[in-house]
This record gives sequence, C-alpha cells and structure tokens, in this order.
Amino acid sequence: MILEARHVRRRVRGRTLLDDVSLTISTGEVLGLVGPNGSGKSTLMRLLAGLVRPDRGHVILDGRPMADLSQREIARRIALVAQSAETADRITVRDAVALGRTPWLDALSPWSAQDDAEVAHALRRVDLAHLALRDWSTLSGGERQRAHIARALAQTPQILLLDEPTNHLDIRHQLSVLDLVGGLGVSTVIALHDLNHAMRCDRLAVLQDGRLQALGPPAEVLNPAILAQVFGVRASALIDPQDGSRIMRFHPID
Ligand SMILES: Nc1ncnc2c1ncn2[C@@H]1O[C@H](COP(=O)(O)OP(=O)(O)OP(=O)(O)O)[C@@H](O)[C@H]1O
Repeated sequence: MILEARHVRRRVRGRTLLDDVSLTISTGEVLGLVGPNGSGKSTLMRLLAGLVRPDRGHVILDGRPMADLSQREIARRIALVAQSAETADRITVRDAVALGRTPWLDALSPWSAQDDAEVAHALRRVDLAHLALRDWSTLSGGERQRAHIARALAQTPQILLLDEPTNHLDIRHQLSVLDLVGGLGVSTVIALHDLNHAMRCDRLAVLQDGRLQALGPPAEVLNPAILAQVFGVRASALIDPQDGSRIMRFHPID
C-alpha cells in the first residue's frame, strides 16, 4: 500500500497553507513530519487522510486518485489520529475504540468475535486494557490520546497517520508510543515536534510555510542549515554513553 502526494496545494480564503508538496510513503516505513508551528503539518495529514482535497495536485492511494475512493474504502486502508480528536462523552473507552471497526462492518459482516479481539488487542497495545469499561469523559488527556491511537489501531489500517501523538503523554508513554509505531510494520506518517524523537523515523519531511524544504534520512535532513533556516536553532550533538546513540541539544540563534 503506497500513499502519494503529487504537487498538492491547499488554499483557504486566499491563504496558501500547502504549496507544491510531493512525497511518497512506502510500505512499512515511518515517515516523520516536522516543521515549526503553522508550517502545514496538520493540513498535509488531513489531505493524506482524504478529509480535505487539494485544490491543485492529487493524493494517490495505491495507484488510484483518492478523489475516486469512497470514505469507507479510504477508512479500510488509512487511519488518522488528529491533533484535537474528540469523541462523544457518554461512551466507554472500549466502545470508543470499537468505533475503529466501523469501516469493516455492514449487514453481511456484523460485529463478530474477530472485532472483539481487534479491540482488545488495540487496547492492550496502548496499555489501556484496564480502563476498557471506564467512561470516556473521565479519562485524562494522555489516556484519551492513547485511546484515540487504540481506535486507529482497531481500524487495522495499512497506513497510519498520527498528528503529534505524543503531545499529552508522560515520558514513559511517549517512548512506548514511539516504540509501538516503530514496531507495527505499518506505513506511518507521524507529525512530531521533538526532533530527537523524530531521529527515530526512517525518513523525515521538513515543512516550512507550507512548502517541503527537505526529505530524506533524519541525520541528513536535520543538518545545521535546515535547523537554522527552518527552526531557528543550532544543535550540539551529545553521545549517550549507554548505547552510543546521538542526542541533540538545541540552542536558539539570536
Ligand atoms: N481553515 C483555515 N483557515 C485559515 N487558515 C488556516 C485554516 N486551517 C489552517 N490554517 C492555517 O494554516 C497554517 C498551517 O496550519 P497547520 O495546522 O497545518 O500547521 P501545523 O504545522 O500542523 O502547526 P502546529 O505545529 O502548530 O500544529 C496555519 O497558519 C494555520 O493558522
């Protein structure tokens, strides 16, 4: 399953939010999307999810223009966890996650034991099985975030789009979400602000003012020129003595 943006542009009320962005998400890769606030990451996510259409260019899913696919066909292949995802209040966590099964259900395929198993598995993966019967409205921000990820996993997508999935999470759950994403084997686009977290991705796309500034392996993409131009910082690299991995410390450029 390959998802591709070809020269997409998105304008809203005379403002260009994305301009001539082209990228391909290959099977099984984790593509990180980074860029300053307002650079167009969420807009690109929504285009890739088929929620909005480009007014120039195309989004192509497995060789077919997204515009030719029904929402149901898209939802069987792509799951989005949006930044401010909301769910109706009077619902248990389990039922909220079960909504992820919707694209797979119809009169000929009613809810089955298989759907139960997918929901239970998704809840376990995000460490929420113990809260399955809780009322959604009682969850903390981070628990909600993990429940949204579980809902997306229950959808069993071939492509997962995660818009800043770690932003409400404590450090342990941030790491567990990143480990989970890395181990899923599902093509994933993940918008991140923490550039050290972004280093774990297979490739990075850097957006600035709606334009793609760089695309490639993280160590190449987050070079001094891009860090200065796009993020307004310089980095010093430190080596973790425990495993030899490289960590960046950032300093503002005056
Ligand atoms: N419907 C809209 N009408 C007008 N401007 C919009 C609309 N939606 C988004 N924008 C603007 O488009 C730009 C890109 O927004 P977007 O949410 O894609 O950025 P982002 O990179 O995800 O930002 P952040 O890191 O702050 O979440 C922003 O300047 C935003 O204010």
